[in-house]
Amino acid sequence: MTGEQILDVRRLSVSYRSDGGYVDAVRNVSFKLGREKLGIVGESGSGKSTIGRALLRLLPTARITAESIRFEELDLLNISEREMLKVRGRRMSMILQDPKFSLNPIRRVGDQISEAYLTHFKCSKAEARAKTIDMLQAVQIRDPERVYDLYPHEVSGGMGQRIMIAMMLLTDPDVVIADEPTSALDVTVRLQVLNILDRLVSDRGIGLIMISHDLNLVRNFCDRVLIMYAGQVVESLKASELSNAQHPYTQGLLAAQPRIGGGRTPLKVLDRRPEWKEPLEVQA
Ligand SMILES: Nc1ncnc2c1ncn2[C@@H]1O[C@H](COP(=O)(O)OP(=O)(O)OP(=O)(O)O)[C@@H](O)[C@H]1O
Repeated sequence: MTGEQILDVRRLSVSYRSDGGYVDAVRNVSFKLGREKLGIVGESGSGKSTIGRALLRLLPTARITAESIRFEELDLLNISEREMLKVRGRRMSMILQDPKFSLNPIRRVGDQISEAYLTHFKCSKAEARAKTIDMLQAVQIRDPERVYDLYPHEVSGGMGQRIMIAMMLLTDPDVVIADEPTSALDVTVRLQVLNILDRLVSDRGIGLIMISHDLNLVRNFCDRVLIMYAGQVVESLKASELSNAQHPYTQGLLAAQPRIGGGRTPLKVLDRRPEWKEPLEVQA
């Protein structure tokens, strides 16, 4: 972990209710987060998003257990829903893959951001509007006054994602959980959004959790990486040390990455093994 510690998750497990009882989606996951970029990588269904939602207690029907989930002075496991409301969307925020699902289609985007600000802070509508314009500028939206008055269907995917980031920034959070924030974007727009997120960490000292199935993206963007397999963190290491990964699943993922100029050798296919469910003890 780099920098001051903001979050310390110990032995988090999450089970979803199913017909015959509960199904484990996350098992005994532990990690710490400083003012840094932490990637969580794994295949679909490995439990990545469940971790993000569990931290924000957005899973009312799931069973969440942990030794502790320390977020600065709080233990998120034990605080009341009322206290959680002050954390969720204010001190800890989430950005999702597709901003269109998070925005109301029949309201102007600027009004939605201002309203989010007014929910958290007592101020006049004019002040909320001014703050919204500032934030749109902070995420490099040119002509924020014009964008303020657009409806969600009038903005592109990349601009929509920046609007979501602007909405989140209004409350100056300490932790941001970004769940596949760029997977719906084309390559150039993806880089712009990643740059904005990168600056949030370096300029504002945010702790960023980047959930992704894209090992290459996380490897190039994050400081540290948790590799998830079947609900567990099987390996945790610095992004720069991924090529020295010890766990066979991580090694398999690395070997299965396509390479430009890699010739005509067929891509390796991951051949799953039961022993992969054994996590390594080594933690970055
Ligand atoms: N609300 C739910 N009710 C029941 N099971 C769920 C629910 N949400 C997720 N699951 C199950 O929990 C497991 C973990 O899902 P999760 O969405 O956390 O995985 P993920 O790694 O984020 O996958 P993806 O990359 O596809 O989003 C999966 O088996 C999924 O089917």
